[in-house]
Amino acid sequence: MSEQVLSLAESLRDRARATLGQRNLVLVGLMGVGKSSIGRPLAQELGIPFVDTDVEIERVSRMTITELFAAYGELEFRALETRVLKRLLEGAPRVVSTGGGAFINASTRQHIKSGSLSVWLKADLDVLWNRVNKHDERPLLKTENPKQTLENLMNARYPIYEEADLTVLSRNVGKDIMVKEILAAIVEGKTAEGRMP
Ligand SMILES: Nc1ncnc2c1ncn2[C@@H]1O[C@H](COP(=O)(O)OP(=O)(O)OP(=O)(O)O)[C@@H](O)[C@H]1O
Ligand SMILES: O=C(O)C1=C[C@@H](O)[C@@H](O)[C@H](O)C1
Ligand SMILES: [Mg+2]
Repeated sequence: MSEQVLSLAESLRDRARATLGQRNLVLVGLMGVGKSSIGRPLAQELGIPFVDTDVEIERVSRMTITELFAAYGELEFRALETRVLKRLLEGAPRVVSTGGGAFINASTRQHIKSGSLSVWLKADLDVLWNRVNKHDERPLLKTENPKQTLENLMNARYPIYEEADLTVLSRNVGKDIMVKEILAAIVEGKTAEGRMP
């Protein structure tokens, strides 16, 4: 990389870091959109810690998400998710990758909105489906027609994810490109559609 390109990348990172300040950067969006896999390199680039609510839930409960759903049901899982996320948000500034349903809970959403910068990673159905159908560990998709279920979730949830401060389109491009686009969105303060948050 030339020195000029390197210094442009550094400047984008530094400006994004300054815009974030002491707030958390919270990634929200549907299953498979890339919250977990983009969150870690994004945190590394910003020089702040990374946490993932699903991973933390599994750590504290010593159960997998699938086991939690099976043993206690979705409602109990949501209650645990809310508690875990509220605690994780206390460690700002961090990059926090959430589970797909976390932002949908009104109380959790309010909590995120009160002291974090939220980014909705958005993707179309085929991108998501091609990613999630390779693994079958997501309990909400254990239905007769999981692609239809995913589409129903999109229809129900997209108007709510839209409340996030920023929107970035997730596509099948390198993770470094996704990281750069998120940094640019933070600096520009614009949604993918060019609307100011
Ligand atoms: N930009 C990308 N290009 C190609 N593949 C990607 C991209 N982002 C994520 N993936 C792949 O998609 C899959 C799902 O990603 P990931 O687990 O990060 O999603 P998630 O949003 O955390 O989902 P969940 O809500 O279920 O935790 C992974 O296999 C990951 O490698
Ligand atoms: O979209 C959802 O509701 C979920 C997404 C995953 O991250 C997990 O939190 C769990 O499988 C539920
Ligand atoms: Mg994840």
